[in-house]
Amino acid sequence: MSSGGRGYIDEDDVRVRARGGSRPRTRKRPKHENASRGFVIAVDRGRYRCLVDGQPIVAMKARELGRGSIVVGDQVALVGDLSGRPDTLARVVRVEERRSVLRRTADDTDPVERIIVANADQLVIVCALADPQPQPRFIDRCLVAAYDAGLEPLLCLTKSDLTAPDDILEIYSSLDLPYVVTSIDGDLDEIRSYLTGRTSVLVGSSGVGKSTLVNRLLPDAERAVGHVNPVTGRGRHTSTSAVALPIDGGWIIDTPGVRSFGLAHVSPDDVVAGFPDMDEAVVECPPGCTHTDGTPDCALDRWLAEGRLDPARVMSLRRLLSSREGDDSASQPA
Ligand SMILES: Nc1nc2c(ncn2[C@@H]2O[C@H](COP(=O)(O)OP(=O)(O)OP(=O)(O)O)[C@@H](O)[C@H]2O)c(=O)[nH]1
Ligand SMILES: [Zn+2]
Repeated sequence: MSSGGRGYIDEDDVRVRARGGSRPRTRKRPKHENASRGFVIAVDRGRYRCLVDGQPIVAMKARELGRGSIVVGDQVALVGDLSGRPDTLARVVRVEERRSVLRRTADDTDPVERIIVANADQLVIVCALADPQPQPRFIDRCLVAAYDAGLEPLLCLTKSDLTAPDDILEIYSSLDLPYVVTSIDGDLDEIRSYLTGRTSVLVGSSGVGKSTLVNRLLPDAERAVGHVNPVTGRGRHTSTSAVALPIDGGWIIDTPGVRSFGLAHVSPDDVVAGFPDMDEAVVECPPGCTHTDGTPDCALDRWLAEGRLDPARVMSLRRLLSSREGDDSASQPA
């Protein structure tokens, strides 16, 4: 991560693909040259918990930031009371340019497209091998979200003491997907090596063993056990925001409220971006081709027939493409 040198950018530039609309620009904003740098580790009801020089402080958003979002993983500039004493509040005056954004589309439960986490490197898709049964559809949707966000996916298969991973690995064999297998008391060296030095977002359906995993990796974090809000220190109630926990020079970002991804914002070509071996084929597709099964004149079919593509790869791509469609909640058991 770079520090110093690079100037901060305006809030208007923060949204990586800003959608339409124009905002009135009046005068140049104050520069806040002496602002301190912070890293956002938790967000709760308009309060941002940030680390500044390793010390936690709580901040609010400066009015000049307008409606732009600040999310866990953001690098921010802070002014005001940085003492971190109880009942003090600093102000976030700038959000640094984001390296990546993990977002989800508006859906039934939330009418607004949201950025969930900024600046992550890796999406750890936690999936139980049994109890609950693995859900390839959920994994597929997470993969699409990861490819779209530019995060490297890591499949984490838990509860291998109950069932062997072979069947589920077979489904993903053509994707070269990195994976780790964990069990209730097996060692965690392998997953730890994937987490070291990187910012990893963990996602998983309820009951797959995500909390168990995080608590074993970070025994001091006491995640979920006390249900204490990391920002306010009070009970967690309905708060479902993400929180970043330090691990081996990196961060684990747990996302208790994110059980699935609305993917309507992801285009077919965003998904194809995860399949560089198809790049050349799809440029021969008609404009607006969805590349799914049965699409007229999709070049993937021609390339397949000519033996120029791996059928298993095309099948996987098409499965991921169709996972974007349909009811998001279907990927999540009640
Ligand atoms: N057999 C077995 N059980 C496990 C393993 N990991 C977790 N469990 C059990 O699975 C259940 C669910 O684990 P949690 O860690 O609470 O799952 P979670 O994904 O955090 O679920 P939520 O709390 O709903 O988000 C608990 O009873 C755990 O003891 C495992 O590797 N093997
Ligand atoms: Zn096509």
